[in-house]
Amino acid sequence: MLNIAFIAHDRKKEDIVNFAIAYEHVFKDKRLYSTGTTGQQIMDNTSLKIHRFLSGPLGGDQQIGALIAQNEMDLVIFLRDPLMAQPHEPDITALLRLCDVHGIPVATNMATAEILVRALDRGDFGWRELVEMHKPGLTK
Ligand SMILES: O=C(CO)COP(=O)(O)O
Repeated sequence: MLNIAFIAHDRKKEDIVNFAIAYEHVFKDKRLYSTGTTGQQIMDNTSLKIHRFLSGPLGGDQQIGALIAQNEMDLVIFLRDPLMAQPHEPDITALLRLCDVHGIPVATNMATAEILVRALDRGDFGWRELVEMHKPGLTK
């Protein structure tokens, strides 16, 4: 089963909730994770079940980063606020860096999120299962 993470900064929370509502049919049979407040708001407005980590500023981005490092995340939807500085900017940079290190599809805006989720719905993420089957050791 594919694993998906939802993360959104405060001024993008409404967008991610609307996105989760629109694609609830795609997300409902996936394993879902989120940072604390984002996941709460999505669960309050959909019937999706989400494993919530800590809120971003308290370490939630790093917790999701740990799953990425273990190759246990297949898609990250991270609606960032590009117009407001965040106190935990280093954590955000670290999470996005890990997506690049491990080749994990990551959307940082709604337009990309839309394209990735449609691809997911079409079955284009089959290659992730191949990656899983041929997973190398975790040590470098
Ligand atoms: O700050 C965040 C991501 O960097 C999101 O955290 P919350 O979902 O707890 O608001």
